[in-house]
Amino acid sequence: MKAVIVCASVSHGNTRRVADSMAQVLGAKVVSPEQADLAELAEADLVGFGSGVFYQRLHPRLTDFVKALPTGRGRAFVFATSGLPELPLAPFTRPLVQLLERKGFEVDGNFSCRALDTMAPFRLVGGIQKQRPNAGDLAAARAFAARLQDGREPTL
Ligand SMILES: Cc1cc2nc3c(=O)[nH]c(=O)nc-3n(C[C@H](O)[C@H](O)[C@H](O)COP(=O)(O)O)c2cc1C
Repeated sequence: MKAVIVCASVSHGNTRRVADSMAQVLGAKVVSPEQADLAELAEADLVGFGSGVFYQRLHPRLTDFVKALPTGRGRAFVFATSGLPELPLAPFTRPLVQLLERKGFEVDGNFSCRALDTMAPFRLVGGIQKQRPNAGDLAAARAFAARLQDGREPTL
């Protein structure tokens, strides 16, 4: 299976660590939105899209990239890291999932975990979620990727 992961990780590299863990399992290449090759994405069996959460949204470098994608088809997943937990009924990943579906992707799962957050005022105390993503988060990311590889329905 050919997989590509498009990841915008601008703050602490938190989301990149999650992407790299998933990539180990999927044998995927991890690229930034600016590095992504549209032909390579079109040929891939599975494309992942992930970033940190900023002011309740995924990073605009990622969402603007997806908005500019041509309509097509393919299998995708979305992932995020954030300082604060998301509401179960309003996951941070949902708007991007919906956008990808409007673009013709079949979105097979979404993943999120907590990660170091130094947004003000948390910066004053060195941030929150200081040790995350931790080994358990990265193991969960690998397990999520393994389920995607198996074709089961992963949502974490
Ligand atoms: C300016 C700023 C705004 C942020 N906004 C949010 C937010 O609205 N909700 C949240 O849970 N985390 C928020 N965070 C924390 C980031 O989502 C978290 O640090 C994330 O792991 C960053 O990912 P990255 O290191 O891959 O860029 C914010 C962080 C910064 C610096």
